[in-house]
Amino acid sequence: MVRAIEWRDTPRPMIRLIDQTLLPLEERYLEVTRVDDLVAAIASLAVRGAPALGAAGALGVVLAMHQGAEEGWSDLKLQAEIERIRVARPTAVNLAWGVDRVRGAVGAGVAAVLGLARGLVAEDEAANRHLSRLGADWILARTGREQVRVVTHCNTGALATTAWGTAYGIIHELHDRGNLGLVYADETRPLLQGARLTSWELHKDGIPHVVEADGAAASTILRGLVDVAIIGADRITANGDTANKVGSVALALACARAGIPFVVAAPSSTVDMTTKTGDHIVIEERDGDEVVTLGGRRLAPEGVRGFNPAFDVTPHDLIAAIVTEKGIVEPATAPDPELLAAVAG
Ligand SMILES: CSC[C@H]1O[C@H](OP(=O)(O)O)[C@H](O)[C@@H]1O
Repeated sequence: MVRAIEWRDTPRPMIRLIDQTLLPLEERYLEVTRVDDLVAAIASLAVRGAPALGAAGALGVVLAMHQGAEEGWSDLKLQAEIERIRVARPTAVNLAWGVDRVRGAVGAGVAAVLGLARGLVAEDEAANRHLSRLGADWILARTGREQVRVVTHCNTGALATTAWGTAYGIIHELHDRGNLGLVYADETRPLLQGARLTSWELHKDGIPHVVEADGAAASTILRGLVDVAIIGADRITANGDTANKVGSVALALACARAGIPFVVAAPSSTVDMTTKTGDHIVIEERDGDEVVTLGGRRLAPEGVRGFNPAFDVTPHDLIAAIVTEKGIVEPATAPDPELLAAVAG
């Protein structure tokens, strides 16, 4: 299985990550030894996906400690460099969560911090596999289908996590059980995580799928071609409002109209109980050129700007189930301002 991000001690202390901006045409690994390069890799989405960003945050603290020791940084400088990693992207809570999980051990030395970071990575993989089993059970019971047809958005597989995946992990579990009919993978404009990354993973895993234009997703749902929508998450607030890749709320609205379940899958590290509702989630706005260019070629006339929110928020009342490794809550049927406390980290 591909690993989006991992720590290596040899030939020198580094974060090794696959450059996801080049997939699927090229499988190139970056060997990151400097904070500047890690921040650039996060900002460019060379490494991306909420749980993978959690690992990047934790391993980034180890990286900063190594660089600081080499360059003689003061404690103040080290903390400032760690903060640069922590704020490299605003919407996925996992990046800050990963940094915060380990930075308190900085005074105990780099080995202690690395041990915590490696523990976080192992936790995430175990969480993904467990939530995948829980999610598959829930979907089979709710749909009553032997061969479940799924629509999914963006990429939530091994590339977006430390291994296995979240929404993708449920799809993989359904496939392994012989209960997967077909996956409709949204291309996910503008950076095409679905067409480039999810299809690459599904193909490698031998999972039957088609890639559809984002604009087809609503009619695919309304025409009864799918039984469930399963997506990941970047931040889930205390009441169940969920930020995820832009285009997600369109699927939720179509599922509500079609009367099929809209399911969010995420490790408990994606639950942010300090944010009460989705109104308070910072939505990353990326460079408009990502929308008005394609493959380096300009689409819209010169001077026409792109509007490029990278995420949207699905209100909790459109979500049939939020699946984490700690259990499942059903926001649409059990609204509660502290609903997620039961399955939070
Ligand atoms: C396993 S959750 C992945 C989550 O992150 C993606 O965003 P990005 O590709 O910009 O990092 C997308 O929202 C996915 O659902």
